[in-house]
Amino acid sequence: MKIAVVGTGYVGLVTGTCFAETGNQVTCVDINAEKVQQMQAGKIPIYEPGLDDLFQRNTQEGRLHFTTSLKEGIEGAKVIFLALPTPPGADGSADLKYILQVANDLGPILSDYTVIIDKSTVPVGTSDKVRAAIAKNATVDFDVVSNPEFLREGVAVEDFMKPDRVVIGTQSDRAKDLMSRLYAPLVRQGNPIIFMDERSAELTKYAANAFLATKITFMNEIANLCELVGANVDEVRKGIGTDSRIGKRFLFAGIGYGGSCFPKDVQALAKTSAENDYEFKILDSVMQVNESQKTKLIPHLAKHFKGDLAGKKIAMWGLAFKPYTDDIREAPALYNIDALLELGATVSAYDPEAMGHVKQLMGDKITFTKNPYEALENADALLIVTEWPQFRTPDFERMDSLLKNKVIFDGRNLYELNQMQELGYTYYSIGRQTIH
Ligand SMILES: NC(=O)c1ccc[n+]([C@@H]2O[C@H](COP(=O)([O-])OP(=O)(O)OC[C@H]3O[C@@H](n4cnc5c(N)ncnc54)[C@H](O)[C@@H]3O)[C@@H](O)[C@H]2O)c1
Ligand SMILES: O=c1ccn([C@@H]2O[C@H](COP(=O)(O)OP(=O)(O)O[C@H]3O[C@H](CO)[C@@H](O)[C@H](O)[C@H]3O)[C@@H](O)[C@H]2O)c(=O)[nH]1
Repeated sequence: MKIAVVGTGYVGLVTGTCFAETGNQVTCVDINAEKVQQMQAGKIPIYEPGLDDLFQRNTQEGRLHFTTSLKEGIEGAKVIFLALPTPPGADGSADLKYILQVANDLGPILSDYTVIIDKSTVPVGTSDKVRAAIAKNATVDFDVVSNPEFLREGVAVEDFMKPDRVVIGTQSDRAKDLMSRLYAPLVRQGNPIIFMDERSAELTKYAANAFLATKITFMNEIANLCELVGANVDEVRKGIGTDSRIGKRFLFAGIGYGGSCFPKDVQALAKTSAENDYEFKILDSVMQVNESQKTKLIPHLAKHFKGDLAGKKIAMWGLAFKPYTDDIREAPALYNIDALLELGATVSAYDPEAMGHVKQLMGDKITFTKNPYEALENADALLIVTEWPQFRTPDFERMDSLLKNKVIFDGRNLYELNQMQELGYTYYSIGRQTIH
């Protein structure tokens, strides 16, 4: 099938590449000319494990193309995916300007029946707005379908190729048929395509993200309580996660959720609720708790250094909002850097993938190192922010020789308490007793 993908970011590029991999002819359209040039030259603009191999194969075999021209990109396409940004507007609601702009542009250039698919995360009712924007100038039949995306960054290719489910919101049999054919290779493992109306599909995406953000936040609150009552959140997690009604995943306490999705989507769902005169109380609490959770270790750090962080050098391991990505959108690291600099500390940071992006944002405000150990040289303490696997079993002897003090603040609970005790560290973590 010939398909077009408009917007070639994390979602668009993965969508386009994976559909090329299943044999379709795909053209990706992006307004960012530099990005398009880069992709035409065979280079992917994001770090996403496994994506490069598929990208190279499909571009070389002529199934995956890139252009800045919407008209050229959609020529002959039976389906057009919109994978455009929906950032929070000033009031917290999702800003639809990118989507509606492209919808407006599409109307006059559709030349045959086409299915236009909202893959972006969009508020309930957006498919009606997209339909109306296209209809203003369209001369052919078309359908607008809501097909939210559930991939996670870092495992995006795997999530896309083997989805737990595919949600498709449409009431058109013609669109259903096309979508079923397109997704058939991805749902062979028996995972379902779930058809529903457009509004339910749009809300399903927000409900999924808000539920997961709530699950994490609930565990963060349990962790905070654990610290007060002398319990260990990792034991509690195992204790409840084995109950199949609760499930093992997304129960890891830490210094809050970040990324380009949970923070903005929880906020947007709260906004949709408010617009409909419904006070979604849990969501307000989730946002509040997550806000303070992100810098939860800073007061411990300040207290450890007797209220005076001025001139202290803090080594930071991890900057990305989670491992296996270079994405720093809403990364807890950024909030911790700001808080530390505000208190007069200096920061020397290492991240395997995300340093370039932080450097672009912060310039020389902090220093970046070539490896995790260099960050520790003469540092007063180590703060762990992202759970990259290489931080899990470090060379503690080497660390001892570099750090000024044997003290670790661990926002991701990477180490066992007894191990830290044996190694003679002062060790602060989340939802567990401090080791002195
Ligand atoms: N990142 C994720 O993990 C993820 C997962 C599921 C859903 N989503 C949702 O998918 C949507 C896209 O997210 P993303 O992370 O891929 O965004 P992104 O910012 O990485 O990419 C968006 C791309 O769209 C391009 N663009 C902007 N305006 C354009 C236009 N008029 N024409 C063509 N291209 C244009 C930008 O240049 C950019 O390359 C959002 O609604 C997001 O909430 C994201
Ligand atoms: O037990 C956990 C799991 C995650 N997190 C944090 O939660 C955030 C989000 O993690 P994750 O969900 O793995 O990453 P995303 O790539 O943001 O993916 C989420 O957001 C996407 C965009 O909407 C959805 O498509 C995915 O289904 C949804 O998981 C990160 O800061 C994690 O550190 C925790 O603190 N504890």
